[in-house]
Amino acid sequence: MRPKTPLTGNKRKQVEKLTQGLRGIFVFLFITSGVINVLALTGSFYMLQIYDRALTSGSVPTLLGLSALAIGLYLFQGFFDIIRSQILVRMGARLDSRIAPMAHQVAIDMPRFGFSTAESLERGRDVDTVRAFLGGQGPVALFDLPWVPLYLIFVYMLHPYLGALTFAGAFVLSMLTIATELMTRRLASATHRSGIERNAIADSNARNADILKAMGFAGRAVDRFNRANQDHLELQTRTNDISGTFGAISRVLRMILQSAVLGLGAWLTIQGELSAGAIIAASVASARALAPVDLAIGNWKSFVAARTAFIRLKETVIALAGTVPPMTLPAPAHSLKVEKMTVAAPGSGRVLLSEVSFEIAAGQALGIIGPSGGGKTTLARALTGIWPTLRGSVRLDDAELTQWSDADLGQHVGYLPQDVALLDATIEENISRLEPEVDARAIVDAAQTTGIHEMIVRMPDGYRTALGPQGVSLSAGQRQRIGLARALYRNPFIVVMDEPNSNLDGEGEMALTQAIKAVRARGGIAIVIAHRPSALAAVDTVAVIQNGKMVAFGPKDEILKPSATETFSRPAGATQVGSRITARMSE
Ligand SMILES: Nc1ncnc2c1ncn2[C@@H]1O[C@H](COP(=O)(O)OP(=O)(O)OP(=O)(O)O)[C@@H](O)[C@H]1O
Repeated sequence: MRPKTPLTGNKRKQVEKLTQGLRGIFVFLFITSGVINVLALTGSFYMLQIYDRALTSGSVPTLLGLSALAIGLYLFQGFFDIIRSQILVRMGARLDSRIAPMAHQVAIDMPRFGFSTAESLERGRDVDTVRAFLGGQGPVALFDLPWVPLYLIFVYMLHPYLGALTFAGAFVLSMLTIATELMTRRLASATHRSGIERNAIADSNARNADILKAMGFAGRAVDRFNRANQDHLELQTRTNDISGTFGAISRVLRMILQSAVLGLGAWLTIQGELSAGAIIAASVASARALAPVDLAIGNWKSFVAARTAFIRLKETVIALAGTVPPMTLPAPAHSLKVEKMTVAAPGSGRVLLSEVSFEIAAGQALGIIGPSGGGKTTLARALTGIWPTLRGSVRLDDAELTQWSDADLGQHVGYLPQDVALLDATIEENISRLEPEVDARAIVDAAQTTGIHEMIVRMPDGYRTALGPQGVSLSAGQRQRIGLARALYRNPFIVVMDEPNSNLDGEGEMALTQAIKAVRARGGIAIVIAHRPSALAAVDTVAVIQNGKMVAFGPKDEILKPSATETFSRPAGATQVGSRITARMSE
């Protein structure tokens, strides 16, 4: 997913949107951290002055003056510390509010490009990881790190030996940080992958709860989940072991170093090279110099997680961002043309449909038939723009689908998928496709066309009845008819229905036929994928899709008439399908 070409145009803008305005905040935080670090030298200076001035002179006013000054400076430091932590928390929230909708949009798109649901949902978690890191102690360490040299110089000025010792300590601790990074990097990404695999199993088990219960293999499904969970835990334990061990080593080293600074200071004092105040001052300053390094090691895991999450978000946005935003075109009203269209499976790239060409005019309805796995749903996905074409084109009134933005094209397309899924929302929101300004007339029209208006108004809250886990559960046939109403909402130009009658009773099938006739009568195009002939009552044209190819296309009567197989237009190499189709359709 890493982009191989330089970023241009819209993609660059999309990525820039992620970090827009953050540079200014970073500079401000860097400067604030500088002020905090300079003020943090107060302790060392205070010690130096107390031991070397107040104690030696025995002056109480000097002691009181120095103490008052130190308290004032400490308060200042606290004030800047509060500002810095508040900025970091707000920066996390701001980044979240900017990237969360973008990440969610990308997550919606990901399954179309061959990613699993668990992987798509992971993008939402990535946003949480980045925000949690920015709200924690990790960034404080990162902003303090560049100021470590300030303390090193201070200690060096007290005595070069002490400076060298503190520098050596900071160096060893930094090496430990780098070693932690190198040793956990690969493990961290393996842990992340195993987490996704485990969540994918959990997701699939939850979706198949009925089957697991009815056929009694819930236990085996739990075992499968547990195996994936064990693998994940093992990797997590290894990562935690490494960062925990290095964290402990660094803490011990820091304690040793602090004692070593005191010891060396004492030795230098005995040699007459250092004052007693300088020992304490050096000890306080060296501790402060090493604190950010220690904190950085402690927070390394969350830093790596946040960085990886942010890179992943950035790469997904780059990979899935559209190119130039298209201009708004007039609503299509005349034709649907498919020209030498080849469609490949997203992800694997396997060609599922090749060289399909046909044309349908406004007012026509096309029935698509053919054996299972032949490529009918693939054709529906390409006609609605869900899957991109590999070669060739799909045109509405001569403009390729790619010339419409998703939102614009969506207004002209109605789609009823094979597995109808409704949103966890009200019936009204489902039919109106979450439109903020609800058009009650259009919703009722769509419901009446599919013959479900009466059924809906008899529900507890009518059109405002909530569907989903906490709401009303519908039967498969009811779901299919609400899905059909959603596809017909606001009379889109092209309505694609994938096996729309698979769960319908006789009355539902009659409503479907009426709906197809209504689409034709208003100058729209209806496309119906069907296994049962009853769904084709209102179509005038039929295409046969078999083994990823369109093997027949023509008027319904001719295609479905066994004796007329030679008369319909067929691409070169087409087989005689008429008799076999008629036999299958009438089964
Ligand atoms: N997301 C996908 N990724 C890869 N291959 C896919 C995907 N979806 C479908 N296929 C493959 O594409 C081929 C055509 O599938 P498609 O769903 O278009 O058939 P269909 O004619 O609609 O079948 P059915 O009548 O059973 O619904 C099948 O071989 C299937 O395995």
